[in-house]
Amino acid sequence: MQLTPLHLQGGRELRGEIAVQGSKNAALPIIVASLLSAEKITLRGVPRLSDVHTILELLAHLGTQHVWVGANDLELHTPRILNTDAPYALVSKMRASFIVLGAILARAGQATVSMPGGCAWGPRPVDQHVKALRALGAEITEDGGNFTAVRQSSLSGRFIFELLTVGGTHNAILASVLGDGVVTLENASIDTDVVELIEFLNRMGADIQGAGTNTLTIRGVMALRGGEYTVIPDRIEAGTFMMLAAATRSCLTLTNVRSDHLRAVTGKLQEMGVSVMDSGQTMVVDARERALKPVNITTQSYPGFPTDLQPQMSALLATVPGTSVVQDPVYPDRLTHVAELHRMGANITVSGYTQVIQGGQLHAAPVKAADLRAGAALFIAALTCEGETVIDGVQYLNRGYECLVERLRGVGATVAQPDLALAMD
Ligand SMILES: CC(=O)N[C@H]1[C@@H](OP(=O)(O)OP(=O)(O)OC[C@H]2O[C@@H](n3ccc(=O)[nH]c3=O)[C@H](O)[C@@H]2O)O[C@H](CO)[C@@H](O)[C@@H]1O
Ligand SMILES: C=C(OP(=O)(O)O)C(=O)O
Repeated sequence: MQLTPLHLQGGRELRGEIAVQGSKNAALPIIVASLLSAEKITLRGVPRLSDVHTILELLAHLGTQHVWVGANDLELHTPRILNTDAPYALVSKMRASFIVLGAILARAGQATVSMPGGCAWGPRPVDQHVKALRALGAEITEDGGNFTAVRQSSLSGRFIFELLTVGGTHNAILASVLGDGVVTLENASIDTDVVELIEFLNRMGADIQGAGTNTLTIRGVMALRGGEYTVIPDRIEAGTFMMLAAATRSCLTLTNVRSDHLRAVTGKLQEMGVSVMDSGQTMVVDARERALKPVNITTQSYPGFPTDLQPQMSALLATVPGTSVVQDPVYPDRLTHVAELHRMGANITVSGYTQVIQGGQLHAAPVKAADLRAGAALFIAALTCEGETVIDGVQYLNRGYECLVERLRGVGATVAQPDLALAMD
């Protein structure tokens, strides 16, 4: 859905409190995992985002009934799988939907899922997803842009991921939970969103050992039960607002955070001279009247500095005098924010996945987000400078930030009201 642009007037201090939403990237795989149970599942703290709406649309096609029972509480029920295909029109909206492959395969014995497309910033392969499922016994064929997976019996065996992949680990776990096989995944992701998926599945009766380590052992069970689960706070959203506080030289209090999930981010902000005080679930980020120092960052898998905060960090560093170097080897092409920040006067030179940033004062300009976190970088940049910045591409922001306009206004930002209404039921 095309949404009207955001109009932001920056250059003033922000203050107050922001409650961080439930994690988008933890909620999505858990919603997909609900396909594995025939019983009712209640999820609490689910952010009302367009990505959530998209995955619910896909699950409705597969046979899931859902109902929002509170602002952020979602009931899911899949008494039986009605379709075993995930068509292109639904999968192409969001790459994360590719993990339905493992879930449908586990519950129905076969699945056909459209190949996910690339992203605005470049290719995002799924070779590890496919290799893992094949190594565990699934037959996978590729035809006409679709992957079809079939299993004759329960998945079993051992797979060593060639690289750390969050989605690949999700897919392999989802495919292995039901049945009577034993699966070992080596070099599995230790990302918070993998740990959460495992905690959720174990709560529903799965038997998965090793969460938070690189070796996972999954012993198949015959069925999963229903139940309730609360989604963890969104560390990427929290990190975005931490960078907003720093870039606008403001003090913001963030509630509903897991500060233990944000150590790499907190460490870098402190290295820059930002004060970060945390009491576990609340963080106070204070950059008032501080001369911030440039820093160098390199993205890594969790617990390293997240790629999902790289564009926002680049926007912040574009306001800090001196030379900073930002490298994103996780997604080397994740650079769509750079040309837009150039419009705002940022001095950023790109070579491969390296940005060399000479910080200074930015100025207002019309800009366009081409993906979610590039959009976040742009609203951070916009709120640092005098005058009106108009950000187009607001539909990307809607993928990851719930009620953004209201929440920015709540801390004193001047943001014109765009049409952010989502057709959510
Ligand atoms: C919905 C969701 O949770 N998305 C997150 C998830 O994406 P996603 O799960 O897609 O990212 P991965 O962890 O799989 O990707 C990590 C790296 O592995 C590569 N790779 C991945 C799979 C594969 O089969 N082959 C391969 O080469 C990717 O190109 C990338 O360079 O983790 C990313 C890395 O933290 C985040 O940026 C995304 O926000
Ligand atoms: C890149 C992201 O999501 P996705 O993997 O769904 O594109 C993100 O959340 O920053």
